[in-house]
Amino acid sequence: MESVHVRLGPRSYEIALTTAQPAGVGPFARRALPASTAALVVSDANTASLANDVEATLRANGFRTASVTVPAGEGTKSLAELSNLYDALYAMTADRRTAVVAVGGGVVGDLGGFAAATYNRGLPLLMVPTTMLAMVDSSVGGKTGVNHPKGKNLIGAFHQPAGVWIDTAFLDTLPDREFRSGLAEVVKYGVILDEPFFDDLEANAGDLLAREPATLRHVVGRSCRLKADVVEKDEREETGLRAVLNYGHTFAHAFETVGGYGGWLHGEAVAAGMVCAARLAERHGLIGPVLGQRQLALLTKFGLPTASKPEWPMDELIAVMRRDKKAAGGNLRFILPTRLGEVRLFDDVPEALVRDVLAAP
Ligand SMILES: NC(=O)c1ccc[n+]([C@@H]2O[C@H](COP(=O)([O-])OP(=O)(O)OC[C@H]3O[C@@H](n4cnc5c(N)ncnc54)[C@H](O)[C@@H]3O)[C@@H](O)[C@H]2O)c1
Ligand SMILES: O=C(O)C(=O)C[C@@H](O)[C@H](O)[C@H](O)COP(=O)(O)O
Ligand SMILES: [Zn+2]
Repeated sequence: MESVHVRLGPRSYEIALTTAQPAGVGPFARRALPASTAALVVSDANTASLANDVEATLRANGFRTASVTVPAGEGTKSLAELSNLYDALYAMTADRRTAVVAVGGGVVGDLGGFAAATYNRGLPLLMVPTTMLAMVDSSVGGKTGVNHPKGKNLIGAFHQPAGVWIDTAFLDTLPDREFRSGLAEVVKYGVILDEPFFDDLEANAGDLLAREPATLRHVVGRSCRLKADVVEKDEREETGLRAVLNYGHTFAHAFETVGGYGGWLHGEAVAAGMVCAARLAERHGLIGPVLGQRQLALLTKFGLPTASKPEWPMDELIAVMRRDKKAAGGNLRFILPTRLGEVRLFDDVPEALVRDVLAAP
């Protein structure tokens, strides 16, 4: 079995990368959670049947289980749904060794992860991602949380999982739109950290869209390694390094908030956000036109949106951006590319340039 190791001292963990090994979750959980004898399995309406299989293999490996199925979609990352998970943990008499096992996409992972971070002041967490986005990004690194009605992910905590079990066969049932949404975060890794990986994505875009198994495993594995490398150096986004993973997200979170949660998928918003960020970098004199052109072409090939919607009020978008978690003293801050494979944090971008970029078709 392939794996990616995340080195974080006592919070280190393994990301197992498998294909069509549904019975492997239980033994993996047994190794990752040696002290746990109970688990709450969280899924959504579209992953409940995968979660049933996971539950069976957990039981076969010595876990007493309970389960909760939440509604599918971004609206579920809410305090109300979080409260339902606390109720389920209470009902099963959870103690500090009871694990939360999140079987689903980023919504289930962020919500279940935040319940694990906070119930009894912290329970062990196992991630079983079932979307492309969750496999390449949200299941790794320990960001958990829910949305505030006026801002994405404003309520949350850092809480690393004890392990991540990726089975790329789970993607067999994932609809195309959700799959493509995950590819936005993959393109992000190429732009921010790894030019050869970006070249690779351009060269193999067709195979990736066709979900060719070897291409899929390579892309998922490389994405996890790239994210883990950043998280290992700046686990809690304290030095500014981890903020590179937020490329495109100042715009993206504003699009998701102003457009209404669940309108655009997260990856769709990230795609348009990265196009805006590259344009901003160009107008700020950091890069020439080529990076933006290549990024735009790849995102277009992946069928992702590449511009803000004209009906979204500019003032509202800017107001949301000022409350972004990277903002300091209400000042806008952006992660911008300085060349393909390298980005930096900038806090000196004039608001007028941001407005120009948002207005561009
Ligand atoms: N914590 C982090 O580091 C991090 C990173 C990136 C994104 N996120 C968050 O992740 C969320 C987006 O995650 P997502 O794109 O996975 O969305 P999602 O969790 O809403 O899943 C997308 C859709 O696919 C369905 N689905 C999931 N697995 C399936 C499967 N195997 N077969 C069929 N349908 C399936 C879901 O029910 C849902 O309808 C956003 O809230 C975003 O903010 C968090
Ligand atoms: O893991 C990170 O760090 C990221 O920024 C990954 C992003 O893709 C992800 O969308 C994250 O949830 C955004 O973080 P936030 O702190 O801006 O809410
Ligand atoms: Zn993201």
